[in-house]
Amino acid sequence: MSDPTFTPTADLVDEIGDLVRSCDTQFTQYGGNREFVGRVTTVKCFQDNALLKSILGESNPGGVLVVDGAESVHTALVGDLIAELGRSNGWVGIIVNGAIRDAKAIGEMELGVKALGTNPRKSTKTGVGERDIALTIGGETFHPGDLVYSDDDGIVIVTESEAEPDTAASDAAAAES
Ligand SMILES: O=C([O-])CC(=O)C(=O)O
Repeated sequence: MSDPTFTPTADLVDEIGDLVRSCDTQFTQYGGNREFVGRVTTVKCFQDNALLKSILGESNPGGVLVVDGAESVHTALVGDLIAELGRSNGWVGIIVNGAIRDAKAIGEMELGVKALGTNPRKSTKTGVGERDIALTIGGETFHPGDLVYSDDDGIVIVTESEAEPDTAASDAAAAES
């Protein structure tokens, strides 16, 4: 698979139109890279970050980890060590539906990081959680393997089989007639 090229999310909305899948959650930008595109891996975990740490320990060039922390900002799911682990394994972004810490250091990293907020309190490390599942965040569903485009305006999700929605829709209409 060729590397996807970053496209501004507003341009994607203009191209895709009403079918666009734009996440409504108002994330804050924390990473040193404010614009990124990559392929989604998912993990769901509540105030426990051992599973997400083990995932970011896997080599995944161009990967974006979408973490559903159930909107809890009581503990940080990602800090500078975990973020650096991901960056060094080729991940280009981490989107956290929860909190991070070490925001200053993360802001200096060549990595995209979005989260709801910050909390210096640590998460537990039992490994409880689920990976590679569909996650619905901000009214849109992130599936493993989707492409996500992220910038200052928001996050747009594209499933590659949907890449030409107009053609697919007209093929379906033709088949029905
Ligand atoms: O270990 C943690 O819970 C998070 C952290 O501080 C780091 O990644 O640096």
